[in-house]
Amino acid sequence: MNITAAYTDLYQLTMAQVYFSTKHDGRVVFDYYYRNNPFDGGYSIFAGLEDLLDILENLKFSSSDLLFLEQHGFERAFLDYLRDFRFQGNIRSSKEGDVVFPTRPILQVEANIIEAQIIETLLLNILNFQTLIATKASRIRHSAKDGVLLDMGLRRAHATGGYYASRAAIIGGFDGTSNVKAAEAYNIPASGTMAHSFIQSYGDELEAFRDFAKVRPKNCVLLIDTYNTLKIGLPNAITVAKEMESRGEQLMGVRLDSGDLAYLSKRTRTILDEAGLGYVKIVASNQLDEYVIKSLKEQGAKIDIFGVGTNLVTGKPDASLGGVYKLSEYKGEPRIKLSENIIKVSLPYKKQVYRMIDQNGLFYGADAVGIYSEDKVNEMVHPFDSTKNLDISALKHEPLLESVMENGKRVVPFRTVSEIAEYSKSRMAKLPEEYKRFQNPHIYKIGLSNKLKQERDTLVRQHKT
Ligand SMILES: Nc1ncnc2c1ncn2[C@@H]1O[C@H](COP(=O)(O)OP(=O)(O)OP(=O)(O)O)[C@@H](O)[C@H]1O
Ligand SMILES: O=P(O)(O)OC[C@H]1O[C@H](OP(=O)(O)OP(=O)(O)O)[C@H](O)[C@@H]1O
Ligand SMILES: O=C(O)c1cccnc1
Repeated sequence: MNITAAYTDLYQLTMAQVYFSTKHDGRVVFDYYYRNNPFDGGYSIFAGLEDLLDILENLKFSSSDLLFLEQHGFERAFLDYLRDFRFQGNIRSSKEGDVVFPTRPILQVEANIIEAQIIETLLLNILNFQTLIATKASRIRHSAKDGVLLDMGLRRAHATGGYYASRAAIIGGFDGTSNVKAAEAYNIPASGTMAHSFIQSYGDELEAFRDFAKVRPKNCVLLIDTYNTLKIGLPNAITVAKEMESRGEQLMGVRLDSGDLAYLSKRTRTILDEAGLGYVKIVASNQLDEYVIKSLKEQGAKIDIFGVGTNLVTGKPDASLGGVYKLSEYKGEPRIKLSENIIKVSLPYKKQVYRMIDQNGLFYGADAVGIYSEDKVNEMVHPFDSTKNLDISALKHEPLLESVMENGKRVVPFRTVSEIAEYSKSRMAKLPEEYKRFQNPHIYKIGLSNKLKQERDTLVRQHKT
């Protein structure tokens, strides 16, 4: 997508002009994190980093952006600065596809304050949305077990969000998408069946199936619920499957899009098998989500492939991930944001996050946040409850934030969507089951080093007096 630097909120530019005019232009550190897991779940899947790095490397204001800003009262010298604007900062980040948890930095930006401020909205827009959708996809994957998952959501996505949703769905564990543009741009598998309109246009379902199978015999999936699934659609599909066999071809599948999907899939499987068509797959769609798929599995539904649209690409029912971007250092000095709500008090300093790994190589269930310059963190303390602490000296510490961009240029190789999806799968395999369940998942611990907690509390006291 063609994104320019004007893809931001006006207040970022207004603040940037003040920084520019008053030379209040020191180096800063901003943290990206979120406060609550979406869907009342126990984790999130971090997504969107590759898109963010690509966009930042090429970010510029266009001449029409500059003209628009001139008309909105921005002064000449600042507009001249914006004409040459490039993001030249550093980014340290978790790996895209990793399993992440609330309140700990997922990514840190270190840059001149003007640049860091201008990119805030863009960064949040990309990371919040893709992380939300990758997390939803991961939950759907958890329910579907080894079933094939196809994204069919573009028509229901929030405008151009569908483009990014299809990418994030693959990262979270989907196998393919109906979205042609996303499949082309991200080199992800494109797939699809047929719509009711195709059959309706013929009037005669059998004729419609025959034409489709003749012209598109490869990966042919016939939609069998337009008139009556078991009495009309399935017998017609079996007739066409037999005709395909006589031509040396194979029908790939039939799709169910209404009714009781457990009952219909079981009946369909039996009837197909009895007709000697055990290889024909059953695809199901119709407002699926992680809960419906879990229930279908529990009912013994015989579904090989699940097509999921609306609930996936809109991140239903959450609609948005509340990821934030908070200032933690200005010119090497720690900065904090206070709040009556303690969970909203920010963490000062440039930081590192360590994941605790147990003796089996699995996630122990705790991430510790320390000041970047600190030596090994031997004990992590609860951010707000001083009675709670954990000795982590014997556990393996995996540092999570790695340098991905320096002086505006990426310093890590490009990763394809399928590489990121593979990585995400390997990380999910290390997360114990109790964090994955939908109801009352186990709460993953986030702790601070003693030093970070002391520094934060000192700053809180300073600002309160
Ligand atoms: N056996 C089942 N167990 C649980 N949920 C199911 C089962 N079968 C279907 N569903 C889900 O129930 C909902 C059914 O919705 P609805 O009643 O609107 O569909 P329908 O009437 O069968 O189809 P349509 O309205 O598209 O013609 C969908 O979300 C579907 O995925
Ligand atoms: O249900 P979703 O998860 O969003 O999946 C995509 C849906 O989109 C298509 O039909 P559409 O909804 O356009 O029409 P229909 O409901 O009349 O089949 C398709 O047949 C699926 O049912
Ligand atoms: O290929 C399909 O079957 C499809 C694609 C988009 C939406 N509904 C169905």
